[in-house]
Amino acid sequence: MTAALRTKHTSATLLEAAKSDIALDPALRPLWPDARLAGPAYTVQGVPGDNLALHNAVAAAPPGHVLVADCGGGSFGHWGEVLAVAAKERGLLGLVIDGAVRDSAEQAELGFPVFSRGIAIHGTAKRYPGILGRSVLVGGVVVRTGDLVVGDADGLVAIPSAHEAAVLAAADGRVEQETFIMSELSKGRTTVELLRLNPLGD
Ligand SMILES: O=C([O-])CC(=O)C(=O)O
Ligand SMILES: [Mg+2]
Repeated sequence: MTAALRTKHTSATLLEAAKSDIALDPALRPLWPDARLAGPAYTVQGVPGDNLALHNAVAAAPPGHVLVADCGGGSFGHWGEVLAVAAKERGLLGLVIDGAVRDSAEQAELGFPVFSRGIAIHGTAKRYPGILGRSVLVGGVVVRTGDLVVGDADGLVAIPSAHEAAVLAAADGRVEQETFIMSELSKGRTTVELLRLNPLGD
């Protein structure tokens, strides 16, 4: 991981803190182990089998953003090493794509965080310019430019920008509570007791 993270909180902590379903489809997975990203989204709408929209998005996105792309389908390698190098050079933090990518070993070597629906080697046309900066549906969640996107080994969340401060504060509280619980476990207490669970169930 080379770029700074907007928050150190994990996707799972943020999902619990949000108390709403901000999780993207778990089928969107990190391209390489330990890939992590956290930053504001810059959205792009593409079409399956064409990646001109992604080339345009890399050229247009402000530095410090995560590209969030709907390309539909998983049969084409919409994104690869060349685009990852271009994105890194332009100060982008990562890519989340509803679609497939290729050049996985090279992108892992580069350390550019990518989350995709899969890996596919077929190349794409470059005809459809795409729609930049408008809301997209990615992994079943509507993402808008400026929303906070966080991805790690567990998955991805997208936090609407209007809720970001509240969710991050709730996540701080949750981590504090879990740290307390885990310290109490070393004293012999149980999760049943600490979480006030009913051992008999409902
Ligand atoms: O051909 C493309 O545009 C996708 C690709 O493999 C790369 O960016 O390296
Ligand atoms: Mg390539």
